[in-house]
Amino acid sequence: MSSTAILGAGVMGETLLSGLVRAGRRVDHLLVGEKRRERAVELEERYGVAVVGNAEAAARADTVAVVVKPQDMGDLLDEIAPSLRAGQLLVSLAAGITTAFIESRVPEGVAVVRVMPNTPALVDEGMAAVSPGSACSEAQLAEAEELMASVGRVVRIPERQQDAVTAISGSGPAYIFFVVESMIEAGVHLGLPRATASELVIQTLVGSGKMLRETGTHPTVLREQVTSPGGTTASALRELEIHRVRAAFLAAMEAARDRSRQLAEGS
Ligand SMILES: NC(=O)C1=CN([C@@H]2O[C@H](COP(=O)(O)OP(=O)(O)OC[C@H]3O[C@@H](n4cnc5c(N)ncnc54)[C@H](O)[C@@H]3O)[C@@H](O)[C@H]2O)C=CC1
Ligand SMILES: O=C(O)[C@@H]1CCC=N1
Repeated sequence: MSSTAILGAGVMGETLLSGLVRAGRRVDHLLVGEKRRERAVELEERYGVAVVGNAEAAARADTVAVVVKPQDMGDLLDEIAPSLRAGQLLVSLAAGITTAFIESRVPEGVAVVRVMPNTPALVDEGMAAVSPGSACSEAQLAEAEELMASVGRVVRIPERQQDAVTAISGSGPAYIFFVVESMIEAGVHLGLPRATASELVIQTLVGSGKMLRETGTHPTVLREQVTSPGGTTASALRELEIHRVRAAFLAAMEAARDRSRQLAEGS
């Protein structure tokens, strides 16, 4: 079986690591590179995984997943480049960073795949979008897809769509949690105990998500089914329109897309 190295084991690196372990990947086929010593010790204790230097991990693994902040990517690639060889697969999970940027810093023949994952991967409900670089074979792209499929769904997209995907599904969980927080606070304002408000909102979210997935019905139709003429929902939705919530979502996601583009330029 092939070995995988995860370089950078913060929120997303650990999410991938834990998913691979849950999916039955043998721990002795996994390697981690992590700069913070206390974090490295934590991961060794939690998963029994070997945490080694980045260069060693990159040299020993068939697939190298780089999961550091976009701003740290240049230094990390410069550090591991001498250890990489043609034929290896390098999977980047960093927002904004292009395959062309990575290819310019690693040896020729290293196959690069750009991935935008999201944190629900922690519960095997992730959404990942993958795009191949210029030296990536179909088999190597399939391998990257398989890596991400161990923690959720995967779609293939042209790389030019990656900044938009980052704005929608990469950052998406944060918008949903923001809505959940807002609804719980509203429930508390309306006099509900916090625990009751939390349970009501979370189950409403999970139930609505399940309905979208399982019925395949368009969200507009599902919303209309809840909106009785002259009823409570119509009153609430009118307020959301008055407060320009739909426009705010559009502006927010355009800002996220633009920020992803800026990260590619190193700012
Ligand atoms: N958190 C999220 O929801 C998502 C994050 N991403 C991407 O994943 C990447 C990582 O993000 P997070 O996990 O949230 O950040 P994080 O800050 O939690 O984790 C980054 C980890 O990399 C380590 N690190 C930094 N430089 C290193 C080096 N040279 N060698 C080894 N380890 C090093 C840090 O100590 C830290 O543990 C980013 O590029 C981000 O754009 C993508 C989609 C979603
Ligand atoms: O906020 C960020 O930059 C990262 C990328 C997508 C989600 N988190």
